[in-house]
Amino acid sequence: LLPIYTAPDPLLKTISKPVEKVDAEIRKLIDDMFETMYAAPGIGLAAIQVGVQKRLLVIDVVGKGQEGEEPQPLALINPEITWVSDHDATYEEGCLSVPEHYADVVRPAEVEVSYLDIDGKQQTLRADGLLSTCVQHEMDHLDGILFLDHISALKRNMILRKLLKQKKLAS
Ligand SMILES: O=C(O)C[C@@H](Cc1ccccc1)[C@H](O)SCc1ccccc1
Ligand SMILES: [Zn+2]
Repeated sequence: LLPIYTAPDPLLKTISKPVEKVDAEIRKLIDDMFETMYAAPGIGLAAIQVGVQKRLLVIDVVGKGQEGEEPQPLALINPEITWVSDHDATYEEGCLSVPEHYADVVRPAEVEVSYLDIDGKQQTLRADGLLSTCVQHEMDHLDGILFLDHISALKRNMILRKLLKQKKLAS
């Protein structure tokens, strides 16, 4: 399992760099990220959250252990949003890098994303519902943006102060 960095941490605010080549090393990282995400548990994980400044993320909004449903693992490399819907959707988001805090975030309800898949092939994905929210949440991570950056400064600072205190107590 890979270590998940938590806020406040300057690393989480950095802009990740495009993946040059989808090689064995990238595929190993993606496997490790899926393992780490399922263990958390989570429905998404961006490489920066495990300290790797590369533009790649893994998602599985179905997840494991759901009775009947098959997991739907998705790895997006160098993803770019190519279209957003006119209407918005609100979701109470969490984040593995902002443990135990949740807040309502408004985002476009549907998005179209162009990306490279695990075989290095260009793909296009149209997402709505939780998948749309999750894709946008993970892609924010690639630009150093946390869901906290979409809520009021008052609430964001309260949460960051609390997380910083917990880090100090833990160290
Ligand atoms: O990026 C992360 O840290 C994983 C996020 C993914 C997420 C994206 C959008 C909305 C909610 C979550 C979560 O921590 S994964 C844990 C989780 C699972 C289901 C619903 C809410 C939170
Ligand atoms: Zn997150």
